[in-house]
Amino acid sequence: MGLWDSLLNWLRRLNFRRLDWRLELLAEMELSLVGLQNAGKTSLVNAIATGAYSEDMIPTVGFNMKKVTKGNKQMNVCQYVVDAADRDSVPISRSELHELLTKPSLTGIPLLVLGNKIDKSEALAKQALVEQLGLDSVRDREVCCYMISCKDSVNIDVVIDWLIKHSKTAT
Ligand SMILES: Nc1nc2c(ncn2[C@@H]2O[C@H](COP(=O)(O)OP(=O)(O)OP(=O)(O)O)[C@@H](O)[C@H]2O)c(=O)[nH]1
Ligand SMILES: [Mg+2]
Repeated sequence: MGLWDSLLNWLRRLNFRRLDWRLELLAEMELSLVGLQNAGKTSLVNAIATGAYSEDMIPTVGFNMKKVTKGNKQMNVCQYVVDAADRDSVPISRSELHELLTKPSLTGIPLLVLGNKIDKSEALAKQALVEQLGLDSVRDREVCCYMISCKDSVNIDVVIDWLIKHSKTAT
């Protein structure tokens, strides 16, 4: 086999591994993705799965917190998506998040907070979002916050890396 073939094979293997990770992440995300309506949860799944983005999304029916916390598969990360541009909804998002964190099934589970829609000019800056969500008061687990845009594909790679890192350690 020539050098070129080896190189191609190597690239292919890399791609497959990336795809494996993505599929694994998606299976896990179904269990671990939480956030208020319209936050961009489905858009995030799409961004991670295919990189595609669409303006006209159909609201997801039948996905709620109960499903997330009652599944018999123990999840090992909790991703919380917030619409950083919808400032009025942030206080509600804050109380829902803190309520979620009291669930015994989530004790000690690392929390990834994603401030979405930073492509919008009215989006909060990271520091303001962290403050308004009261993330500093969460001390019983690892907390990480990234500002993302599903629309412009900003920081999606960072999210994927975080998820890969955390989904490998806990199972
Ligand atoms: N500008 C902008 N709009 C976004 C972004 N991500 C999602 N949206 C839009 O926000 C709306 C809601 O997105 P969804 O992905 O359906 O949100 P969701 O959290 O799945 O909503 P539900 O399923 O109803 O709970 C859609 O119109 C998306 O196009 C983003 O990064 N930037
Ligand atoms: Mg949805």
